[in-house]
Amino acid sequence: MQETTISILGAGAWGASLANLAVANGHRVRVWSRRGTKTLATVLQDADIVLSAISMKGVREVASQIQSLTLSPETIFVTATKGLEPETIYTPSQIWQSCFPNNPVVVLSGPNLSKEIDQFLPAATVVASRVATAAATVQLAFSSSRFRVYTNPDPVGVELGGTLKNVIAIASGVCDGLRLGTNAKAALVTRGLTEMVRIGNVWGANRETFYGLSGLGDLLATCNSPLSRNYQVGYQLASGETLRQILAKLPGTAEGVNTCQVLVQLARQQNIVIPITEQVYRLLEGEVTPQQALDELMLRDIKPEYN
Ligand SMILES: NC(=O)C1=CN([C@@H]2O[C@H](COP(=O)(O)OP(=O)(O)OC[C@H]3O[C@@H](n4cnc5c(N)ncnc54)[C@H](O)[C@@H]3O)[C@@H](O)[C@H]2O)C=CC1
Ligand SMILES: O=C(CO)COP(=O)(O)O
Repeated sequence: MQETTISILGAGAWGASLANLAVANGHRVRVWSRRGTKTLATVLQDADIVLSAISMKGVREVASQIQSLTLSPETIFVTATKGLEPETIYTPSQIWQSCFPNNPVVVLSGPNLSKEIDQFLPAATVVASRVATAAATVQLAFSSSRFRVYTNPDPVGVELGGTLKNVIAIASGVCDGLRLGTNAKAALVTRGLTEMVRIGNVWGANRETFYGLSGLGDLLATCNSPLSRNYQVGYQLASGETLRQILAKLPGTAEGVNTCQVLVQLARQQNIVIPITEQVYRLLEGEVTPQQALDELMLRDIKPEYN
């Protein structure tokens, strides 16, 4: 495999896992963390690939800092963040592309719980870009016998799959925490996917993308695993803890909490029907109990499955 220089931004759980995958493939890997001693200029020098695994709240700030550096237009930006910017409703790839209009931007997203990847368990993911050659370069750089990487031409669809499922993962945690059973969980996840497709329409995402690894695949992983921080938020809410208590002890970032707020704001402006997300929002805001949220969902007006 051709040796590539890969700069990873963010040394949290996901940044560290992706750095390990790149090192294992024999690349030159440099990691930047806001708490580290290395400057962005040092870490990004001569990078072929700059991969961001920064939490949503830090993406704009770091992208703006990098704008003052001189980078080759061939440097590929890869974003692995799963969130939405509240002020602009931009996805992370839209932020990177707006800051670096002349560079290719690739989204990396899939059912990738970092703890499992750190245990060398096999996983698959998707790299998506409007620049097919850039996606192919990233595919080659990260593919291995334990990490199977597919390409996709719909970056925003791939990115939204990973972002929107976090809200449904919170709901799934509540479902399991309340011991509602397998039928309820199947209904929740399936109707959650319907909401994801509806929201994806706003961005012009390809519906089919949501039925792939980055949509349904990530939805299944996150809604069924106690390793998911978003699932944990829901599970612990069901046991009566407050959001503040849960977030205070949560290891790492649960992006679904902020994503949910952004989505409800968007849905109310644009009349998008997303009842599960709406109930997760009310639960996070302390406006309803888990049981009340369930009752509200079950007693909505009856309707056809598709419309
Ligand atoms: N952990 C996982 O299994 C996966 C996480 N992701 C996504 O990757 C992103 C990061 O997740 P984790 O690594 O798990 O979170 P984490 O909480 O472990 O790490 C977050 C990283 O972002 C950095 N950061 C936060 N705010 C910053 C700012 N203002 N400026 C600079 N850096 C800042 C932190 O210093 C840290 O390095 C999230 O969007 C998450 O949804 C995606 C796939 C898998
Ligand atoms: O996105 C993830 C797995 O694909 C990680 O999920 P959590 O952020 O909920 O831990």
